Amino acid sequence: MAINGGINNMVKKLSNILYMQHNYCGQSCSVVKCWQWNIKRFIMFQTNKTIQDKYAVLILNRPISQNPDFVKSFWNNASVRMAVDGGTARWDTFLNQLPEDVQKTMKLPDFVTGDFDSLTEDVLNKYKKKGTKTIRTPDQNNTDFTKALMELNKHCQQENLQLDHVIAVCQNSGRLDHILANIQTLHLVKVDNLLNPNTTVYILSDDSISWLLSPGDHVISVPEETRQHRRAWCSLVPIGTPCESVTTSGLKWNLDNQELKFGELVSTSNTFDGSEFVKIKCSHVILWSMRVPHLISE
Ligand SMILES: Cc1ncc(C[n+]2csc(CCOP(=O)(O)OP(=O)(O)O)c2C)c(N)n1
Ligand SMILES: O=c1ccn([C@@H]2O[C@H](COP(=O)(O)O)[C@@H](O)[C@H]2O)c(=O)[nH]1
Repeated sequence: MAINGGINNMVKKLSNILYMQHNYCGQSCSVVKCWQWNIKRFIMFQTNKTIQDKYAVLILNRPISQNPDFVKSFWNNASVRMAVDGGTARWDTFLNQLPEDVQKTMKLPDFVTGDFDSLTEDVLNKYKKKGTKTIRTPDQNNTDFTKALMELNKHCQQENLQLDHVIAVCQNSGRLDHILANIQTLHLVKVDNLLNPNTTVYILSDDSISWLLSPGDHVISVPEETRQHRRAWCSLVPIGTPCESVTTSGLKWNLDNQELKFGELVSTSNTFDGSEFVKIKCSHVILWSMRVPHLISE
């Protein structure tokens, strides 16, 4: 126990050092291959808090289920706002159910992209007239989500804008092929360098957030709100390739140099042990997901 405590304190100190060096999450460290993750750097539990990290929000084509107060500040504080094809109508529906005075405070989407097979001319023209830039992406070998990230990358390069995070608001509901294609997009971002390598793409679905962990060491801050939540959960899923070795701390069901592989072991419905950080060492890419309490009405 004493040895574990000592190691934990050492890792905590090291984490803090790396954190101070980079001062934002998701940055890979050139000295030690260690990533720091802190979703509180872009997800506000209190809407009056200011966020310093630069992020883009993409609205994909699923109903927007998060708390309107959260969505309002999350959207308005973003550096880039995009609606992806049918996501534009989802955004429009979300806006229309807000009180009129609140609607007026909401910033316009900067871009609407997509092949426009899921969007009516009416909604498209409505945003065009208001000043949103519309970009048609007809290629049928990539999803509208992937193509939206390509357009976002062009924009960032033109504007010399370095984003820390890109958050795709969608729902892991409905068509399974869409859900899997969205995870394929997360892989493509890494494999095909769709964005600057220091920008991480997250999928926000209801009150869960998911992103890919690259091979290496990861220190994930567990927000106080998550730790205190009676039904907090997290998961480590080897989507794409088995992960030959995973070692963790900070979880209820920790892994010790174990393989994660479909048909063998996949860590779903895991949860936290109350520690401030979850530490993960993985040999191959894994999809990490966790609950973010208070984003939807419970
Ligand atoms: C091997 C292969 N399978 C399937 C497709 C078809 N395909 C892949 S991505 C894509 C575009 C999907 O667009 P998106 O807006 O993301 O989804 P939608 O709701 O329009 O189906 C299509 C048609 C393909 N091009 N190649
Ligand atoms: O059920 C769905 C449908 C769509 N998505 C995501 O939204 C974009 C745009 O979808 P369109 O159907 O073209 O409007 C799509 O690329 C998917 O990423 C989804 O997640 N689930």
